[in-house]
Amino acid sequence: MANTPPPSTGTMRSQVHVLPRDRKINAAFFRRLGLLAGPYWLRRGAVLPWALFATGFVCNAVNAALGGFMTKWTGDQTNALVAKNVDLFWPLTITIGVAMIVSAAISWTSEFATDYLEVHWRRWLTSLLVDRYLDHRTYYDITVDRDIDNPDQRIQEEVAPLCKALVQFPPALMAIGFSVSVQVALLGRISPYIAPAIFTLAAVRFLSFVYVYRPGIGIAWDIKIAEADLRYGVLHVRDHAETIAFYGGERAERHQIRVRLDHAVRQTIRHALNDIRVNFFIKLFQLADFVLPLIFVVPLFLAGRIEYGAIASAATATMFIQSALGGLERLIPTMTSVAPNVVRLAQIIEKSNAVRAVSAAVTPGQHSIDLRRGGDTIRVERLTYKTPDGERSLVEDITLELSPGRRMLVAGQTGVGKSSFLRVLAGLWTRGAGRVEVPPSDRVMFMPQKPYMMLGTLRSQLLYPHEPDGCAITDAELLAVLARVRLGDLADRHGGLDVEKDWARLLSLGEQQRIGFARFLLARPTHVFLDEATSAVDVPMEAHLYALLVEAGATVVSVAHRASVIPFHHLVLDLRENGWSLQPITTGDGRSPSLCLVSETTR
Ligand SMILES: Nc1ncnc2c1ncn2[C@@H]1O[C@H](COP(=O)(O)OP(=O)(O)OP(=O)(O)O)[C@@H](O)[C@H]1O
Repeated sequence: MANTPPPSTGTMRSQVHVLPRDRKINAAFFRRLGLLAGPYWLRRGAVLPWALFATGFVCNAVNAALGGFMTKWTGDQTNALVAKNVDLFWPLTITIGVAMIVSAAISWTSEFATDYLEVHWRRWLTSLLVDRYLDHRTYYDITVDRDIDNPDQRIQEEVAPLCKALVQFPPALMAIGFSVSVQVALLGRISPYIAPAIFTLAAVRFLSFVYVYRPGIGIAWDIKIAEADLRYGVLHVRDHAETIAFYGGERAERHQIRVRLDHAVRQTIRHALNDIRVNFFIKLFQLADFVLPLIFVVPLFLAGRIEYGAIASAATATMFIQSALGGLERLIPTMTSVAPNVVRLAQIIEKSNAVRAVSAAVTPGQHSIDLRRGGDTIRVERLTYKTPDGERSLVEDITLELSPGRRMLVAGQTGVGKSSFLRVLAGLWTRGAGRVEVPPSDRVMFMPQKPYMMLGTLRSQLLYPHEPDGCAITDAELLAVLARVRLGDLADRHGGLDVEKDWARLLSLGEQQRIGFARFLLARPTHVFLDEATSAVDVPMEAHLYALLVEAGATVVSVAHRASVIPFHHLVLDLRENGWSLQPITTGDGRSPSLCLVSETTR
């Protein structure tokens, strides 16, 4: 069965949920745009962005003026040609050539300023989002609440296209505004009717374009969601590579990725079809652009009211206007394709604001636990804790005290809430009631079942979460600590302390757990909270690691399943669905009591 793919339905349920109101370009959309753009442009010291913006502005204004002159010169040049006036024709031709070179140089300057602004903004916005993502443990709340999909993708992939589109928008609008006004003014000198006609046509063309393009906004969202789903499917294989390999689940995985890919391709095809409709429409209007000057200008020439060169001027002016309007129309698909980015990125800031607001406005007692940091004694008073969604109360009304140097084992059936008790002590879970007092976080270390292996060297693993730079701990001390957790040969085996490796994949879980204890020996916290931190080592090694905790005199709260760890503790907190008990451990008869035999005491 392991190799049998699930039946193909051709459709899929997305992991990404988008509210219909988030898909709309409405007031909320512009508020979110302000959330992303405002801090960059309106902060103090935003000199560089404004200087770059001003460069683009000046370049566009100069180029528009040059465009106006070129239109006039083209008319004069044509008249000179018709009149066989060589003295005027060649100087005008050279002037137009020089103007074209100057105009190209100004365009490059403007493009460079825009590109630089784009990179600068991208760096700034990405840093802001990373800060907000890490602020107040927003990343943790996002994982727990699962209300924001693929935050990594949003931060890494979606900022750059957004900045690109937004920095292009004002210069393009300016260029359009300058160019169209200059050219329309010139056309007005040829015929008073042509300018209103062009404006009317431009307005009709723009509004019709927006109407025709409208489905593009929804399609842009569908593409974004389909791509996020595809990425999730591929990442899932990477994250569970070993398990999938054990199951031999390649066919099932290929199938789930294929379904996601097909869905993404279908959305891209919808986008392409919409583009065909839109392009057909653009071509239709380009025809009108071509015909319009002929209708207005040729009769005037035939009536002898304008010179032949005016026809060339009108054609050049129309070309400039058409190119400007084309630029505006190209902006609309660009802007709609990044509309989802605005919402998706702003959601990270909104989430961070919400987390901030909750932590600032917590009123302990009613719905949240009152967590205080300070002192050496762990105190828990009438603690009731719930899952983050608030749906389930796990354990109710716990009261206990753990003095410095005491070690408490947390036991109980699987799923009862043992790890969650540690989450509460860490302040990660806050739903519930009661009061908890723990030492300041710099004196506490958490040791999870699967230690976090950061990207970097063995040295940085050992010193985590502190930076290796400026750390006073010598190599000899690091090697001695490795020897104490029986990993004395690890540095030699992997080429020293400063070799970067993928430690999470390279080290067995038991080795990673021993790295966790090495971190403890180096950081020397006064309090340690362990969550099955020795589950992957054998019983003698476990005894050795616990002996290190005892020797260091640390205060310990430990979640464990094995009875062999009982002798290393003074107390057992036994959690049950309908209650809890706290019992001193007595091993006077030389035998360790079994966890499930820990008897209940009254509260
Ligand atoms: N993020 C979450 N949202 C909602 N419920 C959760 C979440 N995390 C855990 N739970 C639920 O909370 C309950 C307690 O989980 P916890 O991890 O504390 O159990 P445990 O006693 O440590 O179990 P085990 O011994 O199996 O590790 C479980 O029923 C679990 O499904």
